[in-house]
Amino acid sequence: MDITLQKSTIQKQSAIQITGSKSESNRLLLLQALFPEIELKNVSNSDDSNLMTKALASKEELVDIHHAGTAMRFLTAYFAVQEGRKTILTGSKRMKERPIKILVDALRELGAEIDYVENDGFPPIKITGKKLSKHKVSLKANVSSQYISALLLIASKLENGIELTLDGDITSVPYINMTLSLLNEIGVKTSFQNNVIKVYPSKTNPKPLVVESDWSSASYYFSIVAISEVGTQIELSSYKENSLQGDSCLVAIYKHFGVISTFKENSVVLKKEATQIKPLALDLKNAPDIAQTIAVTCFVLGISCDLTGLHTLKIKETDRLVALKTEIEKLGGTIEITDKSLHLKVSKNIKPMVSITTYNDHRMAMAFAPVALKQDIIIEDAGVVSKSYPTFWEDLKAIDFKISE
Ligand SMILES: O=C(O)C1=C[C@@H](OP(=O)(O)O)[C@@H](O)[C@H](O)C1
Ligand SMILES: C=C(OP(=O)(O)O)C(=O)O
Repeated sequence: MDITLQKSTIQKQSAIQITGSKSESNRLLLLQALFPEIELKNVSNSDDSNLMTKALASKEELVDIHHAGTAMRFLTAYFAVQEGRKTILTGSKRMKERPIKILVDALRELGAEIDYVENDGFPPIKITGKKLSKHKVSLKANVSSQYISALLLIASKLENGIELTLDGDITSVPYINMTLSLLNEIGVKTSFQNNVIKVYPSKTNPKPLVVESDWSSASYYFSIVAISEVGTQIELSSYKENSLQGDSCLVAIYKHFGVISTFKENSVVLKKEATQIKPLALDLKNAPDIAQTIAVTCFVLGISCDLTGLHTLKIKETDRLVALKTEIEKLGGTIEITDKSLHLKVSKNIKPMVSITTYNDHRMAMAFAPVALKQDIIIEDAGVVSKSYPTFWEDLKAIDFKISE
């Protein structure tokens, strides 16, 4: 379904409750399957987390996780240690193009039995669950941190834990730290020094855990406030100042656009203050999921930006670098991309009623929505947002975005 967002002015003061972090939820759901005593609150209602829950409970041989990348990677490791269980793990057409070889090689090295069903290096895969015989392995760390998190999550159940040596530049480090912190929360001991991560055999102490709301989802409100009039404020819950989610770096990044964040007991209030518009240069190696949001904020505000550290964007839900270039150019922007960076020039005008293609990528739909604060815009296949934030459009309507089908 395509939707039209008419040029809108939002409420001066509003509040939004955002669902739990998809990243924290998918880790904790897996840990809960390993340690059923764990109780969870504020679990994400995203498609990806629902798919994760369903897959973990499934007794079928065929498990389809559609577009859910973390679920694909985490479940590969999970099913590899389910002794005696045979699983064919598959996904959407795009999932079959998202590489998994680094993880499969590492698991095989540890003793797992995994075969490719169609193309070498890509889903679908056939997994025969086994007890893993080894605990030390090296793997490339510059392609996706999800491979590393997948191995760490199952390590808590391995007799000798795990010792991972990470080769090359480590990408998306905050996501690895999130995995380690959540393991620590349930009593699993870990260490991460230089390029070696260890998970030690530990006595666990599972307890009730509350998932913090999703910071990547919050990014769209940072963008909205940045583009709104001075004085506009939005309160987002449930958030805390010391987050496990790397995307909480939004607080520091959006100061550049005059968005001041104040933490309350269970929420964060974003307020737009007057600021001078300056070009932006950022390395997003640690926060790849907010690249689209930031690029669109800069485009709408007419600020030039150089975003680097974007090498992982090409293997996400779509090639996000190409998608951003195509859609920003449709709106009248000038943007250059390489395989790992994006360079946006200052733009003066935004073309009206442009139809934004979303390429099965929730973040394309949500990142472009704030354009409606300046110009009418169409978002194609708007339902894609359910991958991480199913109530996104209702929440925008609640703060006075004018949205019609
Ligand atoms: O572990 C996670 O929850 C995630 C890790 C990141 O992936 P990469 O490590 O592949 O960049 C991120 O982009 C993704 O949305 C979620
Ligand atoms: C890249 C993402 O998700 P995944 O890799 O889990 O599909 C995302 O949510 O932006």
